[in-house]
Amino acid sequence: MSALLGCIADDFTGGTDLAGMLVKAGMRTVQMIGIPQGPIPDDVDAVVIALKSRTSPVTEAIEESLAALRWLQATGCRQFYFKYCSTFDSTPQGNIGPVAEALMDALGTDFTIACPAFPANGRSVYQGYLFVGDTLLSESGMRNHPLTPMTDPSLVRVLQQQVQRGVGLVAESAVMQGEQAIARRFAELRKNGKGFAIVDAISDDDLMAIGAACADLPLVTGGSGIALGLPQNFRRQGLLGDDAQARSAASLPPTGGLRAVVSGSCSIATQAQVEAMRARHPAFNVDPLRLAEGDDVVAAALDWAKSRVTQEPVLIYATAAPELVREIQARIGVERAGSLVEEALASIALGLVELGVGQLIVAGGETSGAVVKALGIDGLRIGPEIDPGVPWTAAIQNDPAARTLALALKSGNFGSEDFFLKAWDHLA
Ligand SMILES: Nc1ncnc2c1ncn2[C@@H]1O[C@H](COP(=O)(O)OP(=O)(O)O)[C@@H](O)[C@H]1O
Ligand SMILES: O=C(O)[C@@H](O)C(=O)COP(=O)(O)O
Repeated sequence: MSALLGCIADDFTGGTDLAGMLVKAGMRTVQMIGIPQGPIPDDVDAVVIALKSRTSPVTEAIEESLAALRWLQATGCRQFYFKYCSTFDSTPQGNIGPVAEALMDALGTDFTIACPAFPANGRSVYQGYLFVGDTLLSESGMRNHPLTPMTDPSLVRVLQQQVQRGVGLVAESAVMQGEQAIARRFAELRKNGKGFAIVDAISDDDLMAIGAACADLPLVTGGSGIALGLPQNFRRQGLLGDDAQARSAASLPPTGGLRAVVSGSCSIATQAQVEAMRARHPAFNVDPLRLAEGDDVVAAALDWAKSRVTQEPVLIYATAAPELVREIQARIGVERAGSLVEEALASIALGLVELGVGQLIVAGGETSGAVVKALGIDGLRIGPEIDPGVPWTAAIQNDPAARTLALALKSGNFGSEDFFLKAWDHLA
């Protein structure tokens, strides 16, 4: 049987977050890195194609997303999912809105939802305003994000700036009444010519009701939370079996090898995780200004790591506080700082694997994208969850000579303070 749900994620950590959620909700899921070039496992209910399109130029993001959609359509998927960040990471140019509209056009549909809520990770939407924990998005650490600073918490306003179609709201007062009330509100918005509904959600019960109301939408857009409510639709139609099968798939073969963390995320959660790891294990700082001067920081980092990584887990990080990031960006430019750090960390990750690292944590969405591409990984099998939204995965590599590699791609703002210390305990 072919996959039921075809997903396009705008970054790699987001892809594993979504794939992990689908596995938890009972769908056998594989995450592919970019559009698959070869065959994919045939015993899957959902396919997540992870792109690195969150911050790429709009036209590129659209082109890649449409190519991914065509691939998913060709494999026979019945419903499609566009996954973006639970903090709605984007700029006034996009890429969330323009990509969603291009997917709608390609699927011939005039209506979809946009719901980044992920209550288990503190992302809730109320009256169309996005909260991170008890703080409005615009007052959270996201206001200082190096690439996509989020300074407006109103999702209706933010999305409306990015799209041609009208954006409306399905408020919590309707969501809490359940599937039928939500579906009625969808119909009302549609009648009023709206193409998008921002949907409030403050609990997993809300996500389940929203999922049920989306059963007939060709396209759903959101964070990973909304995925919780979709498998039940396929189950109701008799298309999806017992979820025990999927849950048992969330175990990985034993992986050995040395342990390392590579961090390019400057998010608040990562900053605390870096501090916690620095207090216990050796750590090497990658300085973007040295990279800009042309110093061979990659060689220095690997030379530093060589003797230490055989003894204990090591951390190599560019993570810095917002004031320092701003200073660096002012000196060498936002994009240049981002790409220099990403390229350096990707080369370092490759070097670490060559040194024998077999269990690697990467922090940061853009950073993970760069690392996974450098490692030449084709796909990821989803394993046990470390913290909500972050599972261990096993790299699928078409190269038969490649060694088994366990990877955890950690979204910047996910995970507890001791994430880098405790993650290893979840591996066999
Ligand atoms: N010290 C630094 N100064 C400037 N930019 C940095 C620094 N450290 C990391 N970056 C860049 O910031 C961006 C962080 O994005 P990302 O990896 O997606 O993390 P997150 O998941 O926290 O958003 C990357 O492009 C990274 O290269
Ligand atoms: O939805 C989320 O928050 C994550 O899955 C995600 O996409 C995070 O992106 P990064 O913070 O860039 O890792």
